[in-house]
Amino acid sequence: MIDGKTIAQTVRARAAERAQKLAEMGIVPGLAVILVGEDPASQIYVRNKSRAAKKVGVQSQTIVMPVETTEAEVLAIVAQLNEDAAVDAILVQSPLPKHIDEEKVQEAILPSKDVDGFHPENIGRLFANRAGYYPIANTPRGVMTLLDATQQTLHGKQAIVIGRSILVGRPMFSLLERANMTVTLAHRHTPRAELRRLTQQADVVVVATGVPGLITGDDLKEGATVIDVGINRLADGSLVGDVDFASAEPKAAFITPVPGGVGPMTIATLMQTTVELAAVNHGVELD
Ligand SMILES: Nc1nc2c(c(=O)[nH]1)N[C@@H](CN(C=O)c1ccc(C(=O)N[C@@H](CCC(=O)O)C(=O)O)cc1)CN2
Repeated sequence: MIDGKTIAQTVRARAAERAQKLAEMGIVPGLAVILVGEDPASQIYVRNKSRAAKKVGVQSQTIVMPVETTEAEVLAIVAQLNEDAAVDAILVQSPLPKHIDEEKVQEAILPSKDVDGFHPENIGRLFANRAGYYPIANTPRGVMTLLDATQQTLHGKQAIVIGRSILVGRPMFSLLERANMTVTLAHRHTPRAELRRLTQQADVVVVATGVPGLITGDDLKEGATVIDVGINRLADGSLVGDVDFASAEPKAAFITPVPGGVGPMTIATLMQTTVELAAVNHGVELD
């Protein structure tokens, strides 16, 4: 079992150490989170981000806007935060209400403050495998930290990513390819039988579809590493992933649970990225 909670604690502790070093130089990393509407899950995630920031030594502010907020109003706040020297990192909680164009908002954030790594400039750098520092989406980056923790060789092995969102699938594809894996990107149009054929060959399977229990033990190769990015709340209130844990766990060499796997890494990695942006934006090199 890959224990996301414990690994997230280590990432947060490292971010706190680095934030402390910056504080000694008079630099306090600043994170601004914009939440539009009242989605209950988003409210919890935003609250947890603010709590994590406090623990790590990041100065965070949450801007809560009503569901009827216009796109222009969100863009105006982003423009204001782009100009604010105390803000190193800007995050707009996803999903936004349907009347707001999420891509337009993501593109309005300065690439140097784009803590989610969703700006096309940062996605392009990742996809092109450019050198130098740029923010990378926190969930897939957190998945790479989890894979590192298994201490296995990825180089030359086969991976499949199921789901092609900007939040997870696309950057995940690039990160695994950058680790010299042979990567397949599957999505909703991949026929079910073809998907099974591909997952049965894969050494690493990353599932981010939002379909509860999509992948079962029968879909997996013996000894595979299974990373479940799905977070699905069932009618009874329980939380399950996209992987049927009971049948997958006996087949897998490593597997992430839901909850307690990838989820906690998203917020810990957000803290890591915020501190890094503060350092880069102030011209400080972190060890
Ligand atoms: N702008 C962004 N929006 C969203 C992101 C993101 O990275 N940037 N990711 C998700 C939501 N998310 C953070 O924003 C997030 C999701 C889940 C967790 C988490 O810790 N999950 C726990 C379970 C929590 C629960 O009980 O619901 C777990 O898996 O153990 C943290 C952050 C979409 N939006």
